[in-house]
Amino acid sequence: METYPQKFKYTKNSAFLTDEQRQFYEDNGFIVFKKLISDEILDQCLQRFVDICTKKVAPQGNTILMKDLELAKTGKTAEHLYYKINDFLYDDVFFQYAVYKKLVDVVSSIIGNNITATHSMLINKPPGSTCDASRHPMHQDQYYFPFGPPENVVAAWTALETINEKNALETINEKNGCLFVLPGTHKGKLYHHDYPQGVANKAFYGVQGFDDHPRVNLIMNKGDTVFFHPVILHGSGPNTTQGFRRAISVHYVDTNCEFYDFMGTKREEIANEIVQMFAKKNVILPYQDIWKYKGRLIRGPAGNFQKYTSRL
Ligand SMILES: O=C(O)CCC(=O)C(=O)O
Ligand SMILES: [Fe+2]
Repeated sequence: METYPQKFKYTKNSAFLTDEQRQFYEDNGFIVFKKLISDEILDQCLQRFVDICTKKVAPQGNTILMKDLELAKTGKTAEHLYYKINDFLYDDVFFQYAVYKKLVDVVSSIIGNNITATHSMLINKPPGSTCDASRHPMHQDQYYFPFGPPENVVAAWTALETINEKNALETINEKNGCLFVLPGTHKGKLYHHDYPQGVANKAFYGVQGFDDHPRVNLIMNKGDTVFFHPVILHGSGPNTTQGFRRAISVHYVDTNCEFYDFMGTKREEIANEIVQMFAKKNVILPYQDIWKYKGRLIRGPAGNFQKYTSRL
């Protein structure tokens, strides 16, 4: 009997993707939707970030605020100092982004209808930092994730309001540190990740090489959203402007995913580093459980994450 190759390997259904969009994601490992998220939600998230940075409000849940060490040396404070807030899924304001219907609909066409959000961050690139502190070295998200398979995982990344030195609205572009992707690399393997020379930011591991591989810079306006596969090689350049570059991102996984043990593998080092980061916040858990603890149920039954995601 003749066998036919499976047409779709990286997406689950066509409910919220046209055939063309589905094929694009299958071939390239990413897809951009223009203006997917309402300004209202994005404005609230950005304000929340600023209010947390200025200590005007305390975030809900176990968020982690990350300081740019280079900017700290120059006496910067608040949103001029912090480059990231991680793990905001239990904060009601940020959570609105993670459950935004149009966004989760697209996610459901890529990974299916049992959805847990596990990794979340608002990434700020304040002006005035060094190239090494403000770029995000090229990497594969799956390298960090102790769950899979990768086709059951997807990232959503949305451009927030970005302003230039004249305080005018600006796209996220090559000058202020846009995201770049290497199309098609989601079909490849996981590559070795290491700390690139000069990079001090915690857990900013990178992959070297691929200089000859086509690279797409994602120029985005406020609300534009890219969905990408966790094996695709991607990163972001430094912000060389006097404005801010700001984005919000959540990674989703099929609630019934498998969990992998990194102990005894090359990824043990990164696992230990993240376990220690959480231990400093008094969250003492094995690596796999950290991802469950960070997670929050979005659609469908609680499944593998239940022990932690039912804590509300
Ligand atoms: O926004 C950035 O600079 C990098 C984001 C990223 O790597 C991600 O969302 O996985
Ligand atoms: Fe990433």
